[in-house]
Amino acid sequence: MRVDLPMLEAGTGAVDHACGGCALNGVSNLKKFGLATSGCDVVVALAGNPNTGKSTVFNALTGLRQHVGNWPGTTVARAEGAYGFNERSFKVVDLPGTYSLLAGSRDEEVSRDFLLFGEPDATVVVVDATRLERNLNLVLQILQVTDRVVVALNLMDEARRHRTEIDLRHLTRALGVPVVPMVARRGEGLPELMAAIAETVGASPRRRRRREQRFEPVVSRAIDELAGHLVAGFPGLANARWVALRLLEGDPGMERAVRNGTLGELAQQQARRAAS
Ligand SMILES: Nc1nc2c(ncn2[C@@H]2O[C@H](COP(=O)(O)OP(=O)(O)OP(=O)(O)O)[C@@H](O)[C@H]2O)c(=O)[nH]1
Ligand SMILES: [Mg+2]
Repeated sequence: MRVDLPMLEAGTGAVDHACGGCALNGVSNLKKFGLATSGCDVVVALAGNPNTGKSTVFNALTGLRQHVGNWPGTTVARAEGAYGFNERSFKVVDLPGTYSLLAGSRDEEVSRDFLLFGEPDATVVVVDATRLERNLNLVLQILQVTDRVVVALNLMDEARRHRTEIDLRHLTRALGVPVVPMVARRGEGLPELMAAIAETVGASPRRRRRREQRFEPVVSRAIDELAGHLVAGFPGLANARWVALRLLEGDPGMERAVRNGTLGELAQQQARRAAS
């Protein structure tokens, strides 16, 4: 498969220079994830349900500029790559497919940890346009932990073939983030995806909207109380309310992360990053 990336060919995408760290994303925060961030301005995570075309989008974005390895301490494969757009360099991480952030498998845990605590500058959620309803579950969960999201509505050729009509304007408005229709296998929608990512990274926080789940006051108070303990125990922890809710639900993966020190380690790195 060949996908044209005019901005690379035009030489505007300086992805190989050593900047000594990302301007937007603290390098220290990503060390835990074994991510080499030298020479990049922006870190983009590619998430999505299994088999939605994440790797196809990744290949289309990065072409041959990619590297395949494992997530530290695991046998879970990880692909990272880079591309240039508007004179900035973007590092892309292809995450394992996941149905939810309530990690069940090791693959899901890796994706969850990166999205929650790696704090990428932007997260692209690749969704299958023919299974929109099912795929939106993950989109809504991710919108609870970050507001810098772009939805890549992939497999639009299949949706058209099935005569599935999607009201893009309505979907975009309902989610409050850009939705880019794509046929990643043919490179359709790729320039629009790159532009949406760049715009999302550059948008002021006021233009972005994080979706907080609403709860009964008694539940909300319990979440706040536990979140307070978490922040006291793990200063610097991002998404403490989200973590608290998972613990209240008895999420075994999150309990493991607290017990085995993973959460503490991640919080320490986040605190160091905030102080630098
Ligand atoms: N028709 C069609 N097929 C696509 C499109 N994008 C990807 N595919 C196909 O969908 C299949 C899955 O694509 P992948 O890119 O491997 O999906 P993935 O999300 O990385 O899958 P996992 O990593 O296993 O979760 C492959 O056979 C792709 O060729 C598209 O836009 N249209
Ligand atoms: Mg893949």
